[in-house]
Amino acid sequence: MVARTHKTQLSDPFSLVLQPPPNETPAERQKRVELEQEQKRVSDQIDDELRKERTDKKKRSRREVKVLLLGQSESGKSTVLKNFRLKYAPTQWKAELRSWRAVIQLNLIQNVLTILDLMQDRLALLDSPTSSPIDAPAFTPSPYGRTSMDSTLSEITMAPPGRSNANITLTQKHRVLNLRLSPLREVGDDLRRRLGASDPEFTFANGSDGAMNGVLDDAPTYKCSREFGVRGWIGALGLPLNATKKADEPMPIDEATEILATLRDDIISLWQDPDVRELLKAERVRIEDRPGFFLSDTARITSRTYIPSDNDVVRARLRTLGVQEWRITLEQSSDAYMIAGDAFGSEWVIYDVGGSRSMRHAWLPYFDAVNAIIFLAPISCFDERLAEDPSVNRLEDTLLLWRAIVASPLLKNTTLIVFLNKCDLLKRKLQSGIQVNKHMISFGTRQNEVGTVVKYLKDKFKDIIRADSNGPRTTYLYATSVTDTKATAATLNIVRDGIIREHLKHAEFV
Ligand SMILES: Nc1nc2c(ncn2[C@@H]2O[C@H](COP(=O)(O)OP(=O)(O)OP(=O)(O)O)[C@@H](O)[C@H]2O)c(=O)[nH]1
Ligand SMILES: [Mg+2]
Repeated sequence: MVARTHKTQLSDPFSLVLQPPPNETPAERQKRVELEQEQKRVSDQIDDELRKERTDKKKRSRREVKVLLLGQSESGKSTVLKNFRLKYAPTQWKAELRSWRAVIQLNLIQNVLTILDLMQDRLALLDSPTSSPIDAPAFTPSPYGRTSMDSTLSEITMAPPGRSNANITLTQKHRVLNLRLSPLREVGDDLRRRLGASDPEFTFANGSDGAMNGVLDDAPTYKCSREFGVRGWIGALGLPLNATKKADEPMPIDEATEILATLRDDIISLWQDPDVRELLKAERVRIEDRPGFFLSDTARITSRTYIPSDNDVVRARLRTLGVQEWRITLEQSSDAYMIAGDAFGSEWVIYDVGGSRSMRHAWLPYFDAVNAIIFLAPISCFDERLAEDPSVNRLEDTLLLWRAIVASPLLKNTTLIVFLNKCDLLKRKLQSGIQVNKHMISFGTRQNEVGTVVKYLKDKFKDIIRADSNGPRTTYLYATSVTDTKATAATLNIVRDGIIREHLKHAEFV
């Protein structure tokens, strides 16, 4: 038996390597043994550290509350994340405010370029000797939109586009403004490059490159200024380097800041021009309802000493690409729940995802790793089309997404929270006379007012839960306008407590 073992050991090439050298002297032996002991000590120490790290990670993971933000593009996911950071990690938030200057400047420039593009088209039309009424683009319903419909969703209709031919008076003044503001195109490109926003993946299947959502159902044109997105805010905003500066320390006056300061009066004059307003109205472009609208703040933002405020950053638009993981330690320890000596609820991991269709495949791996999903449903978009596929109504897309989430077996134990978002925009739209039942026939003769619309849509979301959920579940629905930071802070408190309570229930702590 012994002989066999010995033979096996000798025939094992690995054992052979480990054999002491032949003719080893006692001194050599002692040195070798000491060396081996030292190596074993180091190896044991590494094993201990790895074990401790694994235990710490497991412990930390048990303490962490993980939340996934879902919803179509421009639904307000990143804005919820910003609100969360503003409320629960204010020191870090304040330190980062200044880093948003370039994003907000670019938002403002894009507002201007949207107008310039429309103005140039009109001017070209006036210059053309054969100018005639403009044909509306052909309207082809998408197979995705139509075949996916069921009785709940089938009554969202899309009006075919048609351009208004209102008589707009564009004069020499507009040509001059167009010329004077043209350097902003280059400044915009520079800022995009600086933010690392030129991502080749950022092209939709229909060939558009980062077009904005928010094209109205009956808008005559799909033309919008290009949107921009970045893989991670951290890199784009130059963090953490920028965050080491004092919040009120003056910022360097770079080229974009200087050019914007020089063009301040021209931008204001463009936005206040009555003919420009008429043109926007005729083209049915509600620029003031679009993400990243800053034209009303031009005087402040074009100042050479401009530093973004909380509200500016919350309203800034920076499209998310892929999945971004945010680890947030709540600053107030009173926000944590003490459980078995652990401060539960003070560490949050929030996954902020890109919402456009081409990015949704990246959501799935996070489904079984989170405690809760906050689903953003932008309910003001009942009369808008999807940028990725202009034949699909945005509200219809949102309801289809919600149904897929509710029906997913991977999510059957996940707490679902719905934010019926952009209620402020909904209110403005309804007040401007837009009729919901023109776009959603099933709304019928109900009152065209925000409370009624919110209730109607809440019921639609609940109907889908009843019809498609894998068993009964608690779902929380809130009407929100997440650019209102005060109201959102209150909602987030309720949501935070709800998520923790549900989590504890699942963990059988209560
Ligand atoms: N008026 C208004 N604007 C909102 C509201 N919620 C979000 N926004 C704005 O809408 C724009 C889009 O919001 P985001 O949070 O960037 O949207 P998102 O869902 O992260 O979009 P993706 O990153 O493309 O998936 C931003 O400019 C926000 O300021 C709201 O309730 N009211
Ligand atoms: Mg986002």
